[in-house]
Amino acid sequence: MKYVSTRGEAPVLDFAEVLLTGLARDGGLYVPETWPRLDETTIAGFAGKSYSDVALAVIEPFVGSAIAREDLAKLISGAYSSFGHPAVTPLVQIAPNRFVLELFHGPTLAFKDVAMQLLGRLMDHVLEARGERATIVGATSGDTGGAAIEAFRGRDRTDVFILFPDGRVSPVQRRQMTTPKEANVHSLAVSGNFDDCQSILKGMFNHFSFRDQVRLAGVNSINWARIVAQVVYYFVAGVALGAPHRAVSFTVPTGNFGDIFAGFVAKRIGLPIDRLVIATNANDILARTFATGSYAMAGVSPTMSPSMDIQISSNFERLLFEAYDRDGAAVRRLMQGLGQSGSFQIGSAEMAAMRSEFSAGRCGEDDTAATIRETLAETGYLVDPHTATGVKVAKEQGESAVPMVVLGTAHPAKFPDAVEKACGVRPGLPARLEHILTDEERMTVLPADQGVIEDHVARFARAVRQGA
Ligand SMILES: Cc1ncc(COP(=O)(O)O)c(C=O)c1O
Ligand SMILES: N[C@@H](CCOP(=O)(O)O)C(=O)O
Repeated sequence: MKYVSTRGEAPVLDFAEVLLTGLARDGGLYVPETWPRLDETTIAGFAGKSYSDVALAVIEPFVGSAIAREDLAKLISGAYSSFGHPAVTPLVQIAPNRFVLELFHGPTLAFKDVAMQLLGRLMDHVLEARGERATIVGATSGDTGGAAIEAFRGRDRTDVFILFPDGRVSPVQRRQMTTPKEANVHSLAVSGNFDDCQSILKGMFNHFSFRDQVRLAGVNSINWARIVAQVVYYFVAGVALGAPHRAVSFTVPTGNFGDIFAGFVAKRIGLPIDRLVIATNANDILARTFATGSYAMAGVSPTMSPSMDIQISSNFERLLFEAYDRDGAAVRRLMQGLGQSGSFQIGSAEMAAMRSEFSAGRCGEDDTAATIRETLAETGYLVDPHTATGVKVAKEQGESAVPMVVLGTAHPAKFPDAVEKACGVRPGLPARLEHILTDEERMTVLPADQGVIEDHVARFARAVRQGA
């Protein structure tokens, strides 16, 4: 399997290279050169299989010959053995024909673990085979950082630096990043918002001498391996609800567009998905884009679902690439417009193509709190504020014969203050995580300045090539 950049000007790479590359050298994101296809018999055969077996069947076509099948199988089963539920991602019914897919049974209680636990093992495997070391830098609005640190802590071939917006993540999210003691973990509190962190990260990838000097690798969903690991649970849920003989819809709490893009990939490769519904919080750039056809930045406000406080929704570029019939030059022009004026206009044919598969809705702060409260009162089920945005937007889609699955992206215990304020119930952390509430924290506060952050990374990263 080969991968091409959404901006059409970067080298074509295989899976192992894409895994270690992160952002393409033309600033674009890697996507498969062609979409593999899982036929109906294969998908029907997933019924009753373990999560790891389904994962192997879904992921293998994207890996191709880059990793031997037996090795891939071992890495996958190792990744999912750390989950706290035997089904890995169980489905819970909350209303007739409406379900929550619980993606938060991994070590850090957010959906990021599903991909990150595999990514850590894949990277280690490839680096070991090559005798190399890498410096991972990630940007987080709250959950990616903790999941990445958990997946890479103590690993010998990687140092991990996580940029998070100082004061804009929940205390539990922050402590998951700042309490690990391993020497290869570096939590950097940046004076800015998530978009600042993400654009500094992209700037580091576009600064080639620095990138090569530290052997920079990425763990955000700009890394294709993150997306492909997230495709699996769409199949698991779809098959549990009757696919391939019956279509299923999904509503996805959305920020960086990685999770819902994984749903799009699941559909491309054969899962019968009816609608993919984007749920935003008050930072509703994607809902506005679907309403108007114009992607226009308008400032980010802090919300009780901080992980979705995002304006520059990186993976939307991957969808634009598909909507524009894989025309890298067209995507380059749109992204230049975004850089220059903070907005771009999507063509009407392309917008129509996207609207034929996606819907979008917004859930503001009051609605998020009301949804947490009402869902608990009506069903006895406690949702976190991110999942609540999905529950509300899914409800707005109305009754349908097609089952609707809301992705449950985080455990409510990651946001105890917001949940308690909304419904009076304070969710507690599982006993295995309680220690983070009292462990000593370790972080470095840095300004939102690419040069300062690069200097810090170069000083502490073990992969630095002297004189490079
Ligand atoms: C709990 C939670 N829900 C939803 C999202 C949004 O997911 P995505 O960025 O893949 O759209 C995130 C962050 O990514 C998150 O951490
Ligand atoms: N919500 C995310 C933001 C980064 O998203 P990613 O999927 O690109 O890593 C977070 O929790 O950090």
